[in-house]
Amino acid sequence: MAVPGALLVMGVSGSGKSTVGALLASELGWKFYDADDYHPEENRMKMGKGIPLKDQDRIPWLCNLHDILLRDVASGQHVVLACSALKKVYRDILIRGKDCAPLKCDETGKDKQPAEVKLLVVHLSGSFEVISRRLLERKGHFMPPELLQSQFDILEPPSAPENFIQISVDKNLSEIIATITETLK
Ligand SMILES: Nc1ncnc2c1ncn2[C@@H]1O[C@H](COP(=O)(O)OP(=O)(O)O)[C@@H](O)[C@H]1O
Ligand SMILES: O=C(O)[C@H](O)[C@@H](O)[C@H](O)[C@H](O)COP(=O)(O)O
Repeated sequence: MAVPGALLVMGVSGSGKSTVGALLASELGWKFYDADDYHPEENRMKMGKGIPLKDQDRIPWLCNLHDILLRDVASGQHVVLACSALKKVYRDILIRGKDCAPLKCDETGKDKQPAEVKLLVVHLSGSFEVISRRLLERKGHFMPPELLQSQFDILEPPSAPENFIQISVDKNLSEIIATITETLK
């Protein structure tokens, strides 16, 4: 496939985004961003108290991540982003920014292309049981395992025409990395 500017590793909390994303970036020699590091303090506090985020909490965070992706990709830097991106509209924001509306025409009547990040979405998908077990074993993270159900409740797995692959979290890390790097060939 044509190599995308950016890879999004997405999924519910505990699906392995940070672990897979960091390994993948290191294997490919691409820059790595963990979206968790870009949450404003209010969002982290909310999640820490066991309150799920809402669209209005996530949208500015996703717009900021879109700007970062666009800036890097425009400068020729390939990027891996680990980000929950649970809903289709969240992934649209990562690709196109907040103006996800269809193409608009400018005053001269020409189509105006929105600045778009060419993204391959890698969805780490697994059962509630496997992922909640991993979350219960994970130490030193602000996200409480009790929020996992709320993440499954809103998850919209990627589907056509999104540019995506889905990989089971039951695979081991080397198998997951190999599947992704094979897809890029
Ligand atoms: N494929 C895998 N097999 C076994 N354990 C995994 C796998 N992927 C991640 N883990 C473990 O599961 C836990 C959650 O992974 P993490 O990368 O923190 O998920 P996320 O970033 O999606 O919240 C970590 O302790 C990690 O080591
Ligand atoms: O959109 C959200 O609700 C959050 O981004 C959430 O999905 C994310 O999972 C947390 O930041 C916790 O981080 P981990 O995913 O690393 O557990």
